Amino acid sequence: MGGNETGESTTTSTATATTTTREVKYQKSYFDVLGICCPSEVPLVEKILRPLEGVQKVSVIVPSKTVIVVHDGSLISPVQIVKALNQARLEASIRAYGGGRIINKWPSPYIIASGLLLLVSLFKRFFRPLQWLALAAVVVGLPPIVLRSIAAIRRLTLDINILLLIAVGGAIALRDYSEAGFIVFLFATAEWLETVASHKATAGMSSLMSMAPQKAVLAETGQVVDARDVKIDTVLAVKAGEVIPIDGVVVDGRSEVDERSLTGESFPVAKQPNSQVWAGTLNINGYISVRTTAMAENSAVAKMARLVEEAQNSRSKTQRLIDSCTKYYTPAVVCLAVAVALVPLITRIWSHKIVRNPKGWYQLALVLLVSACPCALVLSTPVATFCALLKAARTGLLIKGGDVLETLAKISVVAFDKTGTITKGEFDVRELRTVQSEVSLHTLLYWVSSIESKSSHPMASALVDYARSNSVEPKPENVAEFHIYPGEGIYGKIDGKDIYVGNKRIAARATCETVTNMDDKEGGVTIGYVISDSVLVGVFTLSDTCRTGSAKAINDLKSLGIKSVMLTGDSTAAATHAQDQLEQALEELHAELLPEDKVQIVSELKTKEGPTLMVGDGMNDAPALAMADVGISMGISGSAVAMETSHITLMSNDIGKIPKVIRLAKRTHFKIIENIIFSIITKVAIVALAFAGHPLLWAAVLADVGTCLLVILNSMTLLRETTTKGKKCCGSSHKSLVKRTDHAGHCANGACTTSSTRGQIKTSSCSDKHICHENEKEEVGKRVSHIESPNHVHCCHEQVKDTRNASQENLISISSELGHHGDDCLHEEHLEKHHDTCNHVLDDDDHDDDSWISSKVCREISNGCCGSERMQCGQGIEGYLCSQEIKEKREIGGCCRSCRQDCRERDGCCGSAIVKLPEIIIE
Ligand SMILES: Nc1ncnc2c1ncn2[C@@H]1O[C@H](COP(=O)(O)OP(=O)(O)OP(=O)(O)O)[C@@H](O)[C@H]1O
Ligand SMILES: [Zn+2]
Repeated sequence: MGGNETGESTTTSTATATTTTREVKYQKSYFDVLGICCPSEVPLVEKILRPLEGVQKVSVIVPSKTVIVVHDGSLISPVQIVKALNQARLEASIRAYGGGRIINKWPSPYIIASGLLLLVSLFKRFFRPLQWLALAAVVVGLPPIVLRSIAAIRRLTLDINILLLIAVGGAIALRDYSEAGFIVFLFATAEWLETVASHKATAGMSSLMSMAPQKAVLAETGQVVDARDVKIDTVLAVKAGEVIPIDGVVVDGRSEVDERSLTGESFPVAKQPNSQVWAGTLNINGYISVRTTAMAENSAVAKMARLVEEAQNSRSKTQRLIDSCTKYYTPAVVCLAVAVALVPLITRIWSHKIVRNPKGWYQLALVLLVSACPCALVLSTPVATFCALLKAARTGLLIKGGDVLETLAKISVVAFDKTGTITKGEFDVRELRTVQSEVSLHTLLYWVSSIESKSSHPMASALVDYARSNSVEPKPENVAEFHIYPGEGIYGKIDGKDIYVGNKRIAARATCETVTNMDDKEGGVTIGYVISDSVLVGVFTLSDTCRTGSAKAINDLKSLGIKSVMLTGDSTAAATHAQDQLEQALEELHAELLPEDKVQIVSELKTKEGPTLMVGDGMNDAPALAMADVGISMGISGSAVAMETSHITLMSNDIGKIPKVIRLAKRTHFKIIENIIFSIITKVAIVALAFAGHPLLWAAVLADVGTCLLVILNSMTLLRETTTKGKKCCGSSHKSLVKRTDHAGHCANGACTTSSTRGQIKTSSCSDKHICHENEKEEVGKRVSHIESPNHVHCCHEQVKDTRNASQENLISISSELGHHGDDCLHEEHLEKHHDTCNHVLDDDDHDDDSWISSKVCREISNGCCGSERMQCGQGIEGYLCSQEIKEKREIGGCCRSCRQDCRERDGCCGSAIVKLPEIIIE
């Protein structure tokens, strides 16, 4: 292939991610290696790097042309690794942290020259000597191939470059100059196209990585520093419109943050002091100062990007099968080619006859030789998997490997945990009373809240809040002993008293006699008991509501032929209550389970029903998650243990994504099969054609590299497709403008003219306000009218996706900061006129945003606490247009705002009653 030397321009020695602590000096460096075009280069890379001193581990990810090296930084620097790779002409460069890769938009001059020469040589019919130009085309295009072949030969590996070189040599020996020229040109072009395509596929990856800006502003001094140099516990300033550079906790200020990059959900989440914020998320409208809780390279978003890439290392079953087959395929075909080439010679020696068409045999041998490269087949699985993992990551699902995806496609039953999964896990204390006259309510609240503040169970925070609202301040420091009884409750020693808080089971444990069963008195509530020194002193009741998307998710699973069951540690009454809210969507309920019971049931489901998926959030669910064929843990807010043991992490708490990811897995499975069939058929066809007397060398090369290309392109369709049909009903135009500007004020002053006019905004308007309801999305999808928008709207809304340019510093200006909202904002206007119009903005050239645009408003309208209120007050969906307007609209409408304030305590708010504020740092 032609040189893509520009890839080397990002060379800086600091561009590595140090993953280990000081004592262990191993670091992990990422390299873009453009020279990896075919899996046959993997052993080459390994052979080059493994022997180097200080290199501990090498992993090669073919689809993204990435090499990850774990090495001892003091023994070998990333620059030295790049040098070693480049000696073999692998066109390596260090990937800058957060930086996107630079790629040639145009083929190299060699390819163009080679193509032109070849074209002219086609006129040889009119002027004989022109045939030599084909030879010139070979000479021009061959050098990179020769150099890589030499590198491969030196390391005793047989790769496509060598095979191709032999084929070219053979063609020239047979005086097929045009053929030789064609092979070289085709090969170089296809490889270049492949690079471009795979770059497109990985662009999403680098956009994940580059979501977090590389600069951070110190709150104290206002000094701008490199994000990589920021230590843990540094306080940073994040202004409105800026992307948060590093994970941390808000210490001052209030704001709304768009966490789309992490959760795939783009509605604003309210942040106040003590809220966790994540690198790569966008501070929409307030000034906050953030105390960092991680190093930049260990931020959740960086981990996420790495996880997706490293997921590639865990090969799926199909991939292992293919790899082991191809191990024999290449040598076998090469041997066959040699045998065929020897046929004329052998017949002459043995039977003293001259074969009639020796050239035919040689050509056949060459075709076989070229066909010996199994690259398309080898790529068929990893590329599709890669695209699927990336797609999933963008929608807020972290999948830990291709294997998981493969199993996911076969799932036949889904087991849901109840609290925090099907339900919100946000309990309301209905009642809390004492049952002993000698214990006052105040004392009871003091005991319960002090002990509960040591627990992370969702009920705990509700009880603590309840105590506070009754002006009782918990004193966890007075709790001398503390113990958790999984599935039962908790125990603590406070002021010399043994206090147990929990369900019937813990009551039995504490009093040695069963408490009166009160479960049926009130429907659907969870009853809790407080026992002090073996005496029942208090009773409380808690209620929880189902997540808004739960019923739909379960019904979607049903339509996929998947059974849903509930496994809960909570009471039967609470379980049935949830089932009622879901309108009996679940097929089985299992209540009052201990963690080990959940494991037991999951294993039974596995044998009875087939591949089982378990969804859970709590620490108690971890064993069951591990037991299931696929375990999904809920949210960044879920327990860290659950996240660790699960195969998939749902970054947001939207379980509606579960049927979607299963669909994605099924589609991926289908794509892989397509890819495999396609690559086998083309190879077989070419070889069969050759045996049938038409040995077309150029076709063989085309079949090789061309199929690789098609396999990549076919897999990439996974990135484009939205997860549900008709999803693009309505979205908001609240989009940010990522620009590479040196002054933030630039845009804020309305001088936002530099943004590109790429892409047009299509507005789909639906006249009926109810049309946006989830169920009617499809219908809306059909009513899309395209309106060309004026340029300034781009200024408002278009996100410039050119991440390459945004590498220095990601400055994000919000449309509302432009100072001319109402008038210049097409959508705004649009909505003023039609109160209940669905507004929809689509980029025509980008993939990134399909899903997030659509989800927001639809969700709000149909689900969120705000949504309904808003509809009632006739506000439609306008609240989410330009971010500044959100506030204004709320001021006017009132309903939203108050609603938001209601939710503020526990919730991201409003639209997102669904998104809980993350509480646990992924570590
Ligand atoms: N910290 C606690 N305070 C009070 N009660 C508790 C506490 N922890 C557990 N319990 C009691 O134990 C029961 C079982 O808890 P467990 O954590 O196993 O399940 P869960 O979270 O309620 O439900 P699910 O299994 O659906 O997540 C709870 O329903 C509750 O009654
Ligand atoms: Zn190949």
